[in-house]
Amino acid sequence: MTFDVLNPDDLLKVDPVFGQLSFDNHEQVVFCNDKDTGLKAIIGIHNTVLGPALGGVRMWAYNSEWEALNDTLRLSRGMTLKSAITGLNLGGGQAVIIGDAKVHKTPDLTRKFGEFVHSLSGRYITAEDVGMEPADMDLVREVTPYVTGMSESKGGTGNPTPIAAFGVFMGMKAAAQFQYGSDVLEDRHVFVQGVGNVGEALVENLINEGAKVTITDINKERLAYVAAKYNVTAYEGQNFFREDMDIYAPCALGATINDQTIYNLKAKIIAGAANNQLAIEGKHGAILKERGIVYAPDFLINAGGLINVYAELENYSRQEIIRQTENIFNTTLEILERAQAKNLATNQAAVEVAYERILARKKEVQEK
Ligand SMILES: NC(=O)c1ccc[n+]([C@@H]2O[C@H](COP(=O)([O-])OP(=O)(O)OC[C@H]3O[C@@H](n4cnc5c(N)ncnc54)[C@H](O)[C@@H]3O)[C@@H](O)[C@H]2O)c1
Repeated sequence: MTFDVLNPDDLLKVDPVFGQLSFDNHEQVVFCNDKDTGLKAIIGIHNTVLGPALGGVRMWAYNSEWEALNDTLRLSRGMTLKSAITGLNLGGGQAVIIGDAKVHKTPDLTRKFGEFVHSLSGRYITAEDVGMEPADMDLVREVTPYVTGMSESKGGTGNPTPIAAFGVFMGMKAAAQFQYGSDVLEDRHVFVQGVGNVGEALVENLINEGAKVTITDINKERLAYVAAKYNVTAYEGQNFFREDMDIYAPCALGATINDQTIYNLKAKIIAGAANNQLAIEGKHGAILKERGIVYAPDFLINAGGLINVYAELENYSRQEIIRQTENIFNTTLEILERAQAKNLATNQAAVEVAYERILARKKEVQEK
């Protein structure tokens, strides 16, 4: 215990939570700390109008608590939008655990996180995200029912990444239909950044379609492995934005479309799995529109993983999961056409549709 933490002069002179731009009307933010296991986690519950806030838990070695909080808030809001636009009866939430999963993740830490989830009585339902796996969700399930994405042997739908990748593929095809008048990706040059779980599965879909694929990853072993497995070109380094490509598929972390990259990008389509691809949504969405680059909104086309875990709550069949994920093609095309008709950036049109659904539900409840 320390006794000098209350000195008001030591507080930072900025509003740390409510004052953050990314706070965007969050309903609740929970800071979780456990000395024994070393757990430091943040749970963000953005909106529960459509249902309980479902969103993954990400374990990452953030450079600071600010970065971790900002990531929580942005991802949590993204989940609200994702559920709403996909037509699921779920709200939006997200958790992050601060630490390197390879070094700091232990069964006790994971279970302790589950106990914090349980303390929220179902307002937040967790799932796997970067740094976590179905086996971790099995541990969380030992202490709370408010978890999805467990292993198939534990009654879960297992690894959601093939479905997530299939949804991204559908969204990419819809963007091609809009940009080129054909959804066929044969001979299109697709540059995939990040060939982890989703990136690799996306590469497989693209190869099967006959696309020309280049991949990059900061993990050199992974890059070499995926390049050899699918016989695709490997690009080493981070300066690929000026490279010739038709489609850029960000499948690593967020904010890769930013002030440094946006004017260099040669692609005519951006469609990938990463969450929060635009560093500054309003600004960068508008620049992409001006530059004639079709941006398939991330939260719309990467919803396959969410559809997959939602099936655990609703007892959907595999067929229904695939049908709903395939429908990402139609929704994406509708959003791109709406954006064009209303002269909006595509991300703005998608946010508009998501909030229309939330507001309609709110009104319905208020009128009851
Ligand atoms: N897994 C899902 O079901 C799912 C669903 C929706 C969205 N997403 C999002 O998609 C993205 C990828 O998810 P995943 O499950 O494949 O994660 P992952 O950790 O398996 O893969 C991410 C890959 O990106 C690489 N990487 C990280 N930074 C990079 C950089 N700067 N340049 C190049 N490569 C980089 C990593 O080395 C890793 O191989 C994440 O943003 C995740 O939030 C995942």
